[in-house]
Amino acid sequence: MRRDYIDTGYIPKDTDLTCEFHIEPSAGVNFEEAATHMAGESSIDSWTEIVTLSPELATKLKPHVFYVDEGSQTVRVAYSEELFELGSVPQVLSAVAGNILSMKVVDNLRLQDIAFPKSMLREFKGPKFGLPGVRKLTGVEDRPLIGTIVKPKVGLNSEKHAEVAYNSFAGGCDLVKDDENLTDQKFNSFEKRAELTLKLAEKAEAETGERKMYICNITAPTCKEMIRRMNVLKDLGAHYAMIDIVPAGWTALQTLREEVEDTDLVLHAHRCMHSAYTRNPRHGISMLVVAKLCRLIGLDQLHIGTVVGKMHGEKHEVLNLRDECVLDNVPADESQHVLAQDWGGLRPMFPVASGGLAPTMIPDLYSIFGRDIIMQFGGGIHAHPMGTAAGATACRQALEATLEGVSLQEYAKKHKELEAALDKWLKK
Ligand SMILES: O=C(O)[C@H](O)COP(=O)(O)O
Ligand SMILES: [Mg+2]
Repeated sequence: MRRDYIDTGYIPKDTDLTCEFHIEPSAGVNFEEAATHMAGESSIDSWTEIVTLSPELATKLKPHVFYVDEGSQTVRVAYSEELFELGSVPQVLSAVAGNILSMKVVDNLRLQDIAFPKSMLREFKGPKFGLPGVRKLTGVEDRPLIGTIVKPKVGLNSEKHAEVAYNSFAGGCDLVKDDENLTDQKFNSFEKRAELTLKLAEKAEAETGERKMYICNITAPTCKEMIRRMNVLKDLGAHYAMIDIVPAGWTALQTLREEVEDTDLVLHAHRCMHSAYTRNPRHGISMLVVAKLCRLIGLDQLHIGTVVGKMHGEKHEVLNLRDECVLDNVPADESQHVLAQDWGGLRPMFPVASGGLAPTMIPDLYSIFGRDIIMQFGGGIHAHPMGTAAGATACRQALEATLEGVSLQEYAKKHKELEAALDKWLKK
């Protein structure tokens, strides 16, 4: 072995950035050799001994593989903060989730977690609003928020889109958002949709006496255009913008977060496409890392999974994501590949459960997530037999029943929208 990066006696410094990796060496490569190559490639080294790397420089900047467990195929590496541009998520990922994922010395390699040092946290503002800010803005302090996604995903014109949003608000939704693949299509332009839908959100506020938030998707080909769309929303009096975080990319997210200082828009993070690198449990980057980067950058609400809906994600994984969104101090959990993280006062994000949910699942969702969750229903509202408004009402009724500790069946006796929802979705 060329360089001595395996250093199990090393105690990570407070200033180090620490990562946990799952490593499966390829045939003929031993575990420590694979870990050494991985640690070197993610920091200072190359495939062969380089004369430009002096022993002094190597000693100063070398990575420390301070935990090695071949049985569980786990290593932890401490990297000196000097290796990083601490305010740049793209640079950090180019190092600890960059070339190493393509190396032949490993068959599989997965970045399980990153623990950010204080010096890195100091470079970021975190969410401007986050969970407390959204509670204040919506005026809903004591229950989960109910949201919907206008369906069909794409295809409605702007007038019809605004009407579906209005019916959702009128029926009881607090939030209505665009779907991830609706941006600025010919049949439903960004400008027209934003203007008409925000107008009807205002009408629904006046009629219901509740705050109603429209979350318009600003995902666009360039940062310049996304900023322009944020400003359009601001001028129209919107409170929110939505961004498809993985397709748009980390630089875009950092750029948009800077714009929030001027536009004051709550950023809703849709995680579509994350599974391209998070789903394989043996390779890629964990969703935990994605969630942590979102909080660091300062997105306000993030899709984390549902446990009971249509997207993959075991309960323990989803709850780890929830904890990383909301806790000030996340304790280490070795069995879950979670490193300790003190968030240094960065605001919590509001976690969002979305994908394949029906009103009948609200008691389960509440028992899994508690109060601090945004529950979003697409098909679960727009497929209600009595229509969109009734679908939203059924969700609010199911939530009322749950909060009152009454069974949905009992509550449905006096609430016809819930009764119709139970008939449609409750497995008999
Ligand atoms: O963007 C989302 O989260 C999905 O569109 C949810 O839609 P669904 O409730 O119909 O699955
Ligand atoms: Mg969607």
